[in-house]
Amino acid sequence: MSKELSQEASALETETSTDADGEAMIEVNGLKTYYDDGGLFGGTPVKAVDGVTFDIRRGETLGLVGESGCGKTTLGRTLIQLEDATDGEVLFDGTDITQLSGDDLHEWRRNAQMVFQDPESSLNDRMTIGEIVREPLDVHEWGTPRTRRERVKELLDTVGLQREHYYRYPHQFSGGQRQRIGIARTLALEPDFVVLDEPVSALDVSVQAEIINLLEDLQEEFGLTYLFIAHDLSVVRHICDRVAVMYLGNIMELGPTEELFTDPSNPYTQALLSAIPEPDPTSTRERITLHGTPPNPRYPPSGCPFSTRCPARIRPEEYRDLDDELWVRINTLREVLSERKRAERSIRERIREKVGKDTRFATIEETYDELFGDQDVPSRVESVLTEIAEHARANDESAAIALLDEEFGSICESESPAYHTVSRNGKQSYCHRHEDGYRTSEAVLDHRHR
Ligand SMILES: Nc1ncnc2c1ncn2[C@@H]1O[C@H](COP(=O)(O)OP(=O)(O)OP(=O)(O)O)[C@@H](O)[C@H]1O
Repeated sequence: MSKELSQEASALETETSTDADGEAMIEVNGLKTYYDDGGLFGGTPVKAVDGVTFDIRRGETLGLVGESGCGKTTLGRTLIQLEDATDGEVLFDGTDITQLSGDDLHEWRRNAQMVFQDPESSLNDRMTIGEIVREPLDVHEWGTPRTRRERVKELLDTVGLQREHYYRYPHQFSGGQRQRIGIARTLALEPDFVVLDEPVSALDVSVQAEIINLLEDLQEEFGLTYLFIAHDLSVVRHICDRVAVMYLGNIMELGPTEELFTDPSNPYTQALLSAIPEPDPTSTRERITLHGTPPNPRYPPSGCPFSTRCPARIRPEEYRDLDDELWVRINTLREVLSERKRAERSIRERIREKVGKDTRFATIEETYDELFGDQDVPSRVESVLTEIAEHARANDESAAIALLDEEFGSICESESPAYHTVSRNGKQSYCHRHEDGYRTSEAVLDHRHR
C-alpha cells in the first residue's frame, strides 16, 4: 500500500460514488436504525445500525460480514424497508426509500426482496408450494389467477424444482429444496435487488454449494443485485465482488473481496480474518486474540466503536513500549471499573454501603492481585494504579475511571475516526491508524505477535 494513498483521508460518501467501476444502484447515507423498546431500559435504544454510508452497485454481490449481533440483519431489513430507519437515507435510483409510504412503498417492495436464513421456519407449513410461491403475486395482484399459476410453475423450473411440486407441502422437502422454494418466491415479482440473509448457513455443507451456484446463475440470468449477509467467510470470498465488514453498527472496512481478504487494512478485519484456520501449514500468520466481548449496542463506546477491544489501539506516547501483557491488564481494569459503574448496584450492596460495610470495591486488592500480581509493573504505572485503588476503595468509581482515561486513554476512544481510502481500488477503512504519524495496524500487530 503506498503511503500517499494510505494517508489520503476522505469521507466514504464522496469516495464510493467516484471510484466506482460500476454504477451505484443503492446509495446509503448516514443510515441509523435504533430499536427502542418502550423505555424499559430507561429509554436507551439499541443502536443496531449506527451511521453507515456506502453504495451497492448494479449487478454486484456485496458481502456483509461481522460477528453475531453487529447489525447485519437489521441493515439488510432496513434497506428493503422491513425496518424503519431512525436517521439517514437510502437512495434507490435517486429516491429516498426510507420516506416512502402507501402505494410507493408497496411498489418498492416488489423491487426489493429478502431470502431468509432458515428454510425450516420461513415457509408456512399449511400452504402448498404453489400457494407459497404465488403469494407475492396475489398480494401485488399480478396478472390473472391462471397466468400466476403458470408463472409459479416456471419459477419452480427456474430454481431446479419440478412443476408437479406445486401441490406438495414444505415438510415433504429437504432443507436445500426448501431454500429453493424460498428463492422462487423471492423471484416471483422480478426484483432488482435481493438481500440474502445467511441463505446457506442452515444447510448441510454438501447442499450449500448447490444453492450458491443457483444464486449465481440466477444473478446472471436476471441481472440481480445482491446484498449477501454471512458468517462463513469462505463462502463470502467465493461469491462476493466486494465485502463490507461490520462491527457494532458501523462499517469498519469495505473493498474488493480478494484485496480485503489478502490485504486487510483495518485492525478489526485483520482480527476477524486471523480467526480463519490457515490452510497452509507453513504459514507463520498468528491468530490475533481479541479480548473481551463486543460492547452492548445500547452503550457503544465513544470514539471508534472497536476501541475497547482493538489490539492496535493507539497508546499514549509514553506507554508505547510498555509490555503488551501489562497493557492488556490495565485495559481489563478499565473495562471492569466501567462495567461496574454502569451495572445497577444490587440492593444488598447499597444497604451494605449505607451501613458502612464493605462494598463492591472491597475486593480491589483481589482484583489487583489477579491482574498485576504476576506482572513487572514499572514505578510510573504503579503510582497511578495506587491512586486508582484509593478512589475505588472510597467508592468513587468516576474518579477512578477519569484517572484511568486521562493516563491511559487514546484518540481512539475520544474521537471517531474518518474513512480513509487505503488502496488504488478504493478500499475504505475506518481507523485512526491511517492518519499521519501513526504506524499501520499491520506493523503494530506484526511486531506484537512476533
Ligand atoms: N426487534 C428488535 N428489537 C430490539 N433489539 C433488536 C431487534 N432486532 C435486533 N436487535 C438487536 O440489534 C442488534 C443487531 O442485531 P442483528 O440481528 O441486526 O445483528 P446480526 O449481525 O444480524 O446478528 P446475527 O448474525 O446473529 O443474525 C443486536 O444487539 C440485537 O439484539
